[in-house]
Amino acid sequence: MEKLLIEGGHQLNGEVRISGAKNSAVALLPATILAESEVTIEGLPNISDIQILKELLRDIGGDVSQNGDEVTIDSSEMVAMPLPNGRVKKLRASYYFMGAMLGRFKKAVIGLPGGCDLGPRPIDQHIKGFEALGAEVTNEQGAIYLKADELIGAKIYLDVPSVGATINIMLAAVRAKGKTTIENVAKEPEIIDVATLLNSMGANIKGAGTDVIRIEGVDSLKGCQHTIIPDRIEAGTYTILAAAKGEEVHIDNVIPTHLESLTAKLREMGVEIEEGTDYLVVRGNRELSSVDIKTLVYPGFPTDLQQPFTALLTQAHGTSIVTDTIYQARFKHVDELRRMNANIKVEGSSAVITGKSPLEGAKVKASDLRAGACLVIAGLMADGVTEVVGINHIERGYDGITEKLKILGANVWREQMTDEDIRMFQNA
Ligand SMILES: CC(=O)N[C@H]1[C@@H](OP(=O)(O)OP(=O)(O)OC[C@H]2O[C@@H](n3ccc(=O)[nH]c3=O)[C@H](O)[C@@H]2O)O[C@H](CO)[C@@H](O)[C@@H]1O
Ligand SMILES: C=C(OP(=O)(O)O)C(=O)O
Repeated sequence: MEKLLIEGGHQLNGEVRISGAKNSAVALLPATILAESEVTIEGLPNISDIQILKELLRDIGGDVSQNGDEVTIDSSEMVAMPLPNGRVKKLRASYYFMGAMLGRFKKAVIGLPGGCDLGPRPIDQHIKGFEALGAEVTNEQGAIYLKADELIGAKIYLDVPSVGATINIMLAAVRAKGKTTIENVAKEPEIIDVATLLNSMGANIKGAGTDVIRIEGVDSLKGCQHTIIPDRIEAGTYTILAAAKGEEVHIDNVIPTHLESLTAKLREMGVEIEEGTDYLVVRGNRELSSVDIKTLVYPGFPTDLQQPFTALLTQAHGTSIVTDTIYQARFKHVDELRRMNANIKVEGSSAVITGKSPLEGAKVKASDLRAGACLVIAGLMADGVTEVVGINHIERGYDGITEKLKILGANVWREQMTDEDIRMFQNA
């Protein structure tokens, strides 16, 4: 296993290209199960979540081929093979096999999903939706069993606007008989992207991106070609690190409206950001003012950028308060930032950051994907060398991060972990 080393203090300049969106890609791949023929998806990110999903599609008989960032899935020979723990546990999005397999085969057996450890991550709303469509759902020894004689359209109201539940119910409902209405749904851009793919496959989904999604079920779906949207969280991460250390950084392949909650906050802090049709230019590296943020469902400030943004706030003058209303325990990065001399304390579901604290390089552990991104940004701002262990988490969601940082002028490299690193990785 490797660790990532970052020598702080270097100014960043140049262009970075954003990859396809992880949280779209991880739903688009399972959605291809419904096509019963060939679907090609262009622009997939090269991240470990995608590698695992391709394996899972092969496990159920899919023919998956890759050409650069384009993947073609022929789902005609797929069968409703049980997918126990193992691969399924390695990521969150394996839960989309429930909705897609239920839609196509009217049955599925799938282990409980993994993903970032952010505190409790229930899937009760997914199950409520499947049951409303007529499925019988049981949980036996850590696996979810789903079956239905037929799926019948229903009216479903989500107690919380969950991204995963919205997409999962959509995946099953496109093959239900009659009309389904899902109310209080999540409005994230990735949901629109999945609805776009399903509609290209012949589904009839209206309202994705609003509070209410209406679906008219169809008898079959067909193959198509789809280009994925850019990853707004990867783009947001590079925007934050450009605000920290960038003289002039061009971030290409971006939909600027997807990032408005972030760019508005950065401007409040004193960062100069220019928006083009599909790019941002960030001029950072200046005195920053403190700000407060509260994570909310889209279009509010994304929880997935809370941890990277917290690293930047250590360099702002004054006190900032970061409140996570989506995952109230998403603060495992705070102890690691403190090892680097940050002045932060956690109070309930908030982190209180007092700046500006000069950061010092240290050996730190990425406990989850965005904690990893947070520590990379902190390392770029720190004096000396920061060693980040646990980069398997970072590889779940950041395509070619070492190479992209090097292109911008960062001094980053990988080394094999020592025995001491491995102990830290296992115990911390
Ligand atoms: C693969 C993927 O797309 N992951 C994203 C997805 O995760 P995920 O789909 O797991 O997140 P949800 O939108 O479902 O969760 C939002 C909130 O709803 C709660 N909840 C969710 C489902 C449920 O059945 N019951 C329930 O109570 C959760 O505990 C959380 O507090 O959205 C999160 C919130 O934007 C992001 O951080 C993740 O990056
Ligand atoms: C929490 C995240 O991912 P997942 O839901 O896949 O664990 C994330 O992308 O920040």
